[in-house]
Amino acid sequence: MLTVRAPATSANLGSGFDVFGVALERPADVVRVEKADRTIIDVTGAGSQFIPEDPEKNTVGAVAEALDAPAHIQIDKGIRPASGLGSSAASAAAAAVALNQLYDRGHSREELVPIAAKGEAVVSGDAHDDNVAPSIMGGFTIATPDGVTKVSADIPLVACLPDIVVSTRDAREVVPDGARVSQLVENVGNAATLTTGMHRDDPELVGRGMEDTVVTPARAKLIDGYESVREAAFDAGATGVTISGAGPAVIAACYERDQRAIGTAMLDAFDDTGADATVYQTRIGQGATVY
Ligand SMILES: Nc1ncnc2c1ncn2[C@@H]1O[C@H](COP(=O)(O)OP(=O)(O)O)[C@@H](O)[C@H]1O
Ligand SMILES: N[C@@H](CCOP(=O)(O)O)C(=O)O
Repeated sequence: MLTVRAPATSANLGSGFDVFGVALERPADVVRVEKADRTIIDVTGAGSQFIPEDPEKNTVGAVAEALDAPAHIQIDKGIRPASGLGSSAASAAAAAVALNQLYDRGHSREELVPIAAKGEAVVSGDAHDDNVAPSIMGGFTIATPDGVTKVSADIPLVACLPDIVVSTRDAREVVPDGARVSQLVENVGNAATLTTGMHRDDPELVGRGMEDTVVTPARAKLIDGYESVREAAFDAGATGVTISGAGPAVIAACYERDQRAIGTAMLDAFDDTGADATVYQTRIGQGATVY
């Protein structure tokens, strides 16, 4: 039996749609694997009642298939599904790392990224790498078709997850087909600012670079109270606020001293819309860990 813990992630960070992602110190999924004649999946933990155990429908099934590594796979969910915190990706990332080692396949962490992304294709229709890359490799990652670039950044973050469900598949439907050149120019500037901030461990630059006028406004409509939560987080000291992944979680970059106040402000703002929420005071963390 081999055990792997893979962290939640926050993708996009505003200006880096389908490219940027960060590993979060917490929460995380824990996956245990042992060899078997065919793949059998058991799911327990947060939101497990909404997660299929059929290998054709669970993200880890596609990973086992891609690695030709049939196994009994036990998933203990620490990350609720349809959260915007890379729940489906964390299981896939953990399974990729675990099965690669169990079957001695010899893939590097970077090579495991497109393999784990096959799981994402099962649930969201697209094999986007921006969640599995940081969940496997840790830090801040830039995932492109040419590979993954990683920066071991240290930035405090607050993630606030309301008790509503937004599926990534649905949230991808509202992504606009195109953007104006002025928006492209703005996003290039923001993405470059954010990347520089990651290299310098600078929450101001990271926060400034999280602005986006292309995808985020279209998706904000799916999250009741998004604008007031964002404003409350800024008022409490956040340096940048955006939708985490496809939502409904909202992510704020900040200084450590402001984390608690930002968390409380975001909770209160969701509460005003009638939604309960969970706050994670977290920071950029490491990738999947083998026990
Ligand atoms: N191992 C898994 N963990 C979480 N969700 C899974 C898993 N396998 C399949 N799913 C399905 O994926 C969907 C959640 O994925 P997604 O919408 O991308 O949310 P998230 O942003 O939390 O990853 C749900 O429909 C869930 O049933
Ligand atoms: N780039 C993807 C990221 C989805 O992240 P998730 O945590 O919501 O699965 C997107 O924005 O669609």
